[in-house]
Amino acid sequence: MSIIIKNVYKSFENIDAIMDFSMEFERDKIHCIIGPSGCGKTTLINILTGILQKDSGDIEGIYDKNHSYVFQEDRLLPWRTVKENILFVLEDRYSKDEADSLADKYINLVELNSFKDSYPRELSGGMKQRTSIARALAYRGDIFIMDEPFKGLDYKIKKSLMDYILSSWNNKGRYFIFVTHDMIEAVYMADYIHKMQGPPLKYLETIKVDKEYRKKYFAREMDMSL
Ligand SMILES: Nc1ncnc2c1ncn2[C@@H]1O[C@H](COP(=O)(O)OP(=O)(O)OP(=O)(O)O)[C@@H](O)[C@H]1O
Repeated sequence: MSIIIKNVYKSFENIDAIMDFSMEFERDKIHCIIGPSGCGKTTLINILTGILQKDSGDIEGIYDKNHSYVFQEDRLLPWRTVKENILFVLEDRYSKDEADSLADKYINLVELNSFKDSYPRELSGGMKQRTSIARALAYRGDIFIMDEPFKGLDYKIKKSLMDYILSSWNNKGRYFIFVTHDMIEAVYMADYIHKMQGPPLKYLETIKVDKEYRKKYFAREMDMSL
């Protein structure tokens, strides 16, 4: 079963952000949407998650599902600690003990043990994003969505965050959609890279990323940087 977007339109006052747009997201795979700033990526994601209403078109396979998000900015509750921010999304889904041990598990995974009682203002940008990632992973939504989650972070932190996500994302029966404008992030993480342009959002091509593609891509990148 896939998520199927069919002939979707969305206009804002001054711009047609999405016009007659169709595509599919396969279950159990990491799909990356890549495209230049302003092409309509976030608008598409916001429609998928119900934050925005489409003007017309159909989307199949999302209405019975819940979502985990990681956004560009961390969106943590400033008056709650790291652990409390994570517990907040787990309270309705799990018993108190289960929520507590899940929160600890993911705090441990993103190596924030010694900061679990800290408030967001006491954390660096990378630590806040690690908290957001731990929260999204712990919630285990059917659809895991990340919209430019590594923007502004340095390479080392970015790589460690990508590794945390890849090692802890349990793909069985779930969807993963990842928006970026960075091809290196896309090749590192994705099974499929969907190249876009716009506005209005237009689909250019899909690249299937396997081990071989990844190896060749990074070898070429290395050559170019020498
Ligand atoms: N709420 C809004 N009101 C008016 N115009 C909007 C609104 N949201 C997005 N747009 C416009 O729609 C187009 C697509 O925006 P969108 O944020 O989806 O692009 P994006 O590809 O996600 O960009 P970025 O990579 O910079 O986040 C842009 O021209 C943007 O200015």
